[in-house]
Amino acid sequence: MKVKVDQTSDCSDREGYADDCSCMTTADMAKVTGKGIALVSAVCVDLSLFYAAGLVATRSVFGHFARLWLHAALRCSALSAVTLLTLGDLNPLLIRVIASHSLLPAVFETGTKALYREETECGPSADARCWLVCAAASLVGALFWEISVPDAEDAAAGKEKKQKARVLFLRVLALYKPEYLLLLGGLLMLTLAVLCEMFIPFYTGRVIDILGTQYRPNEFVSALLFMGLYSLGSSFSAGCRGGFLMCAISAFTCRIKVQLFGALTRQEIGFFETTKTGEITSRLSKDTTLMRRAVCLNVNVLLRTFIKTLGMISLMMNLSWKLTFLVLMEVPITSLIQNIYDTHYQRLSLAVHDSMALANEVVNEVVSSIHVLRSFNTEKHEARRYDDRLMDTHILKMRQNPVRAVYLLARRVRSLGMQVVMMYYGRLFIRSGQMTTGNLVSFILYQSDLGDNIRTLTYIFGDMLNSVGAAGKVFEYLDRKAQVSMEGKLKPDQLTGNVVFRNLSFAYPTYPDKTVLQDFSLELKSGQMTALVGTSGKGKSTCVSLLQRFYEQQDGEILLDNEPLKSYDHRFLHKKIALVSQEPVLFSGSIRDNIAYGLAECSLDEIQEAARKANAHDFIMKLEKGYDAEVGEGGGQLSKSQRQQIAIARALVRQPQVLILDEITSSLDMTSENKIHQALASCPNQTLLVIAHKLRTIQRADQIVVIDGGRVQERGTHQELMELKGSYYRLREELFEEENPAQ
Ligand SMILES: Nc1ncnc2c1ncn2[C@@H]1O[C@H](COP(=O)(O)OP(=O)(O)OP(=O)(O)O)[C@@H](O)[C@H]1O
Repeated sequence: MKVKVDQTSDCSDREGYADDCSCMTTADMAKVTGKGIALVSAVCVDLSLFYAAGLVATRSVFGHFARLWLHAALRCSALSAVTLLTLGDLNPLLIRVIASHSLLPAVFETGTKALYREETECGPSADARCWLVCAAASLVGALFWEISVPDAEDAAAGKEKKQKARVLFLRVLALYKPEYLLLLGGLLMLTLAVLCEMFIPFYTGRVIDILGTQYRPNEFVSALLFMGLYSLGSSFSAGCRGGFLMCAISAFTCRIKVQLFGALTRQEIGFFETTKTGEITSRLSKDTTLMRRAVCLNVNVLLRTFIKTLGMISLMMNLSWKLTFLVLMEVPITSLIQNIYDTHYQRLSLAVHDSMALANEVVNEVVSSIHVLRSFNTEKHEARRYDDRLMDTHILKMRQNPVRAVYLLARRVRSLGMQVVMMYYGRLFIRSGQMTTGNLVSFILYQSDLGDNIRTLTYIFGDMLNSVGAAGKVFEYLDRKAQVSMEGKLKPDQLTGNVVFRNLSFAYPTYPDKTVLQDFSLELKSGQMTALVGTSGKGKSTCVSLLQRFYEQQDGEILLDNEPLKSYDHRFLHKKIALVSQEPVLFSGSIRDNIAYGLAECSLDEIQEAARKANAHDFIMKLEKGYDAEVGEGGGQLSKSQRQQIAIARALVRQPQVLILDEITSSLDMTSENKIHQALASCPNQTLLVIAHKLRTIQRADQIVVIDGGRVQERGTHQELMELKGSYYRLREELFEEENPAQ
């Protein structure tokens, strides 16, 4: 003991040295020895109890089954106690092995006696072969469980995961509520189809038997009739099942996509800046598709296969129970092969999918920026880039082939081996009169289906976990609460449009450590025009974004008519505060749709009046279809200044109390700009916030605010700031695009 303690301390003292290896080996050795002792003691105790069961004394004291089950319980407790004493704890794997190993003889004996009134070797006269078979079966069973249910290793985490999968599955099921009737219809039809399908091989065997013996026309016709009826019933029910379930799936997908889309559009702008577009679209397309499979397709296939498998096994048992047990011995092998293959193949398929998405991304990028491509003459470079991406996909696909080849080989060997064994025993049973040729034919037909069913069950189990995982991702977005709340309720009848920024501090969510606005205070008086000026990157557009509630400030508040901005109703607020941004975005549709965007009731007169104010009416009327003319994707059929004018009309039609113009004049000619300013001047009570680089625009402002270092540096009229000879005066040359000869 002393030596051990010394070694441990020595080991920690010499951390990082080569001698550590010898310390590890000693610890490992101790572990292995402990496990060896545990195994030997368990085997000794178990074998003694196993043989003790065969003693006449115990048999005479208890009844047959009571003795069997008492013995099983005794073995189970003794093995658990020995393991606890030698290893210190019982993990789930050991519990499974001990329980199945101890209970198997009793279960097997009771089952055989109950069903076939026969006794087995595992019964009263227990022998070593039975012990070995039970030990091997429980070990194979435990191994199968470990591989097909991978959570078992980490019991706590595994439980949590399974719990989550179960909760997610139930949530998906609850979302299917409006389609419950369709689902019920589908499940009924599914059961009918499976039941009918199961009897077809049975009647095939009967027909062969009738043909092989003395021909009895009545029996032959009735067998054929039943075969036809069952085939017809199965096809009809399968068709109805497909119809019902597809309807349910289609309705569910539509609903869930709309819900998810709604949830996404309610998220704050920061969310879209931190989440990749590909991820969002993948949630909408791939994950919702996978999610719908969780209930409808997977449960459909799972139930169908499960019912079919159970039915087949019972029919096979009727034909020959011995041959059935023989066939069932291959179940764990089939499942293992399928599980290993599915895991590998799915991983490779995902990689292929991702690499194809990357290749498509190149195409998207090139198509959307074809002008840049042409002007920089990078056609060949982009073609090479696309070729490289396709090559990656090709290499991954090539790696899929050997995996599939090995899998097919293993499957073939297993199935041929089983067929040979089955034929051999089938012949023996026919010779000994235990089954007929027709029975064997039916049996072979069932057996080939059974293998397929086991593979399907294994695959579907994994696929179901996948689809539930996808549902988890969808729910993550559905449950996400936007960090910029839209729950305000305030909708006053009168609004003066007085805006106050009070001690604001703000950093963008993507760069939380970089403060853009620091203790920023400013008042935008109702009916006045305020111009924000400052060199590039000083925070002018950030003020606008905060006023639009694109982001939530970390400190301070923004007040509109003395009420915090967030307490206003979302719809109301965005009707009262309108923004025309530097790069106007139009949606494909008519000019009329674009101007009335987001307004449910908006007459053509209102639209035309707004267009007149924005100086857009004349050019619109010159278009062939006038206000019904299409603007094209992103407004591509209009010039930049026309797009800008439509965007201004879109803001003005709302008759906003606060209007924000973010560098709109950069793409407007002087006449348009003058007309727009005249129009804006005709709304004397409107609060106007302007960001501009043109001196003549800024000069018009009632208040010019110079922003620097995230704070207001100077504030006043053009005249006042020029006389002050401060930042505004110094930055004049740098900031403004036109010299004013008067200054
Ligand atoms: N979405 C964003 N995420 C992270 N940082 C941003 C984001 N938008 C702007 N910034 C940063 O915030 C700072 C202020 O940017 P802002 O666009 O408000 O400046 P600006 O004064 O309007 O500049 P410009 O006159 O060039 O439009 C800059 O340093 C910029 O890099």
